[in-house]
Amino acid sequence: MIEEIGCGKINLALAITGRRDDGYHDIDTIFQSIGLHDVIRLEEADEFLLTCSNSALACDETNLAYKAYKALLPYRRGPKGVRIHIEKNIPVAAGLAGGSTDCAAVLRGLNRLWRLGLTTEELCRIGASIGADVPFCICGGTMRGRGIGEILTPLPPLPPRPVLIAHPPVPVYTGKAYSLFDTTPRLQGIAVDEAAKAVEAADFEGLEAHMGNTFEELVIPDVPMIESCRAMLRRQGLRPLMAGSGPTVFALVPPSASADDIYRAVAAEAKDRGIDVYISSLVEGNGEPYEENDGI
Ligand SMILES: C[C@@](CO)(OP(=O)(O)O)[C@H](O)COP(=O)(O)OP(=O)(O)OC[C@H]1O[C@@H](n2ccc(N)nc2=O)[C@H](O)[C@@H]1O
Ligand SMILES: Nc1ncnc2c1ncn2[C@@H]1O[C@H](COP(=O)(O)OP(=O)(O)O)[C@@H](O)[C@H]1O
Repeated sequence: MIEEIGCGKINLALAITGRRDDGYHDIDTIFQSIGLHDVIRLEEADEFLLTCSNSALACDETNLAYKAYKALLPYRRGPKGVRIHIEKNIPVAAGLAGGSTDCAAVLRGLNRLWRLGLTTEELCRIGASIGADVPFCICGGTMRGRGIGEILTPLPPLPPRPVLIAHPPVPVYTGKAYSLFDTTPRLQGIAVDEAAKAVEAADFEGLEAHMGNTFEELVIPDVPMIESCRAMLRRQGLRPLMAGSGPTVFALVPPSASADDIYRAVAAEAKDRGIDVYISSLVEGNGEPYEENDGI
């Protein structure tokens, strides 16, 4: 049996830069792995079986872990049975790449289990055909993503700063969120270059000054719960930003503040509103998560 860790991600900056002829959108983003992670266990078996600790998640052909398995079948010469179990900690459809990271973990894991010898570049090419965020999730860490998110340039790892995460119980559909871009004129620019320079200098103040996400302008007006989450984080002196297409909101916690105290204050406020709150951390690559805890 082997185990893979699938870390979630946030986008420290995200600009949608245009619509492509294939209906997808070009983006310029800074992906960052976080310690909040799923655990994926893989072992040889007589036939294929996919299970998940979250019974609300379908374990059929729509599951991104299943799609990863299917995509690697042509590379496998021996028996094709395998048992895959997903221990789900990352909230689903949250903007934290929970599905993409499971997909990436299965690609990495089967490559190991079946000794396929595929390179990271080959895994990323296969992953990109399943989902735009999958190549980043294969690599992890801190990376600039262009194209549909699959053209990756590594950035130096940031120190493991705590990150507060608030996930409101409202659905946001990524495809629909992107399509709002096509019908919304005059969107604000996002300073991804400046944010990337701040990351290179490990300058958290500069980074926070330039963090931004085009999706905030597109999605938040129709989803008041996201604005409530942002207000909750602002009341703690934090600078909130939406993760990906939402609805999750995150904020970096400065060293001058106690991450535990802030977590407790936000969790108390969130308790009766169905909002899950997590304290996690920025992590390097797909290495050992620095810290994580359960939502309330
Ligand atoms: C918005 C982002 C930002 O990191 O993250 P999430 O909010 O999903 O976490 C990603 O671009 C999401 O990537 P991912 O979730 O892998 O997207 P996919 O499954 O490939 O695509 C879902 C749908 O989103 C749209 N899509 C996706 C990526 C992209 N660059 N342009 C698009 O227009 C397409 O309509 C597609 O059908
Ligand atoms: N293993 C999986 N984990 C989470 N979601 C999955 C998985 N497989 C398929 N999905 C589907 O993928 C969609 C996006 O989920 P997810 O990757 O968690 O969110 P996001 O793309 O917003 O970061 C959801 O509609 C979910 O049902």
